[in-house]
Amino acid sequence: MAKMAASLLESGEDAFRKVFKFYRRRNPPPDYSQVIDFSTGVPSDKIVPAKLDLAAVTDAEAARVGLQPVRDWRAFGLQGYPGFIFISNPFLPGSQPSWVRQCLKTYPQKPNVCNLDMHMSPSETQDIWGKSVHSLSVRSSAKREPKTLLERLRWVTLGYHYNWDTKTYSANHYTPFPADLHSLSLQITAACGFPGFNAEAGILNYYRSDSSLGIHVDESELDHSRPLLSLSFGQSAIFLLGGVCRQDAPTAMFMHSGDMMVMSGQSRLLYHAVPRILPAPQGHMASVMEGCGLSLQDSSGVEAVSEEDWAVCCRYIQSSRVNVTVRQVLGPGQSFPETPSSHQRTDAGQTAGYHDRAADGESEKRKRSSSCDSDDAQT
Ligand SMILES: O=C(O)CCC(=O)C(=O)O
Ligand SMILES: [Fe+2]
Repeated sequence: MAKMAASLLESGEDAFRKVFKFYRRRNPPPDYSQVIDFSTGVPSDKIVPAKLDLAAVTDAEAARVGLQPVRDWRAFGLQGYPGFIFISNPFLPGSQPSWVRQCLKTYPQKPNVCNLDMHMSPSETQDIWGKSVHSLSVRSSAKREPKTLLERLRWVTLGYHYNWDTKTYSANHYTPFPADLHSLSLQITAACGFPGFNAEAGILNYYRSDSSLGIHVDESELDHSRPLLSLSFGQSAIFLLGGVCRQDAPTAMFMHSGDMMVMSGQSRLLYHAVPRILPAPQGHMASVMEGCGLSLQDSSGVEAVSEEDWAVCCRYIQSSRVNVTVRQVLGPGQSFPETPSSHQRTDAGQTAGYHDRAADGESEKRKRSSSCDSDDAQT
């Protein structure tokens, strides 16, 4: 067995999995010295500046969704990954809390779908926030108490609801995409050179400190010429960006609260994964926390968060991370192909999404297509 593993590695096979396991290791903890940190620029040899379209978004449009003027964004590319853009926290001071509140209080609400719906009735999952806040706020850390619904939340889907069983979206399982997140996505992607991005599907992943996200490619969307947008809040993560094959060793980077990624062009269909969640650096969390009680500028269109709500959000994100990916599913004029009705089931499914699919990062390939994936199990 060990011999087989050694020869697999020698032949360069599944280099991604090897790196995934390296960063997931608990004891001893991994060495993070090779992890790119865009917030500090170290190590910097692979980081290149990314060109943004400064005229695509006015300062007022940016402020309306809680973003700094585009000229102030710190946007980067990575050598060897054309189309990949990393934006280091472009939010206005005080605006992240509003997006965190949306992710914890608003987006889990019906008609959106979440992992808890897979084994609970609609009335039980009706008000996840309302049913959790009391226990969350009086909880003493010493006592072991049953987890609240909010703590058991693993994923929420928006718009065209991703079907974890068939790994498809379908016309008949759609609910309106949240207008505020649509507008935020439109401004970010426009600044990155993709005007007219139509946010049609969203997946929110809720990570605890020991969570991970397996190696996968996002290819269920029908139009791959449109970018995929990813936003992170709360604790930090190690994000691994690989190649079109599992044999390509990935690049590791930190994602901190407020950071964004755009995967487009040649980087749209690359393997990626999150092997580890780790505490946010001191200063980063302090800047999110500034939101407590900070009154936003008048020009900001994001709704202020009440102190009561923010206390709950703070408690949650002190040990958790929320990631939001936004996708355009259909190209202009495109529609879903006819599929057998058995493939359009939306009421059942595996409840974990693609979280913790396998402790060693086994691949979650949502739909086969790449020419070099013969060893990938379709899970
Ligand atoms: O949590 C992340 O940073 C990645 C999420 C992701 O890859 C996905 O939802 O497809
Ligand atoms: Fe993904």
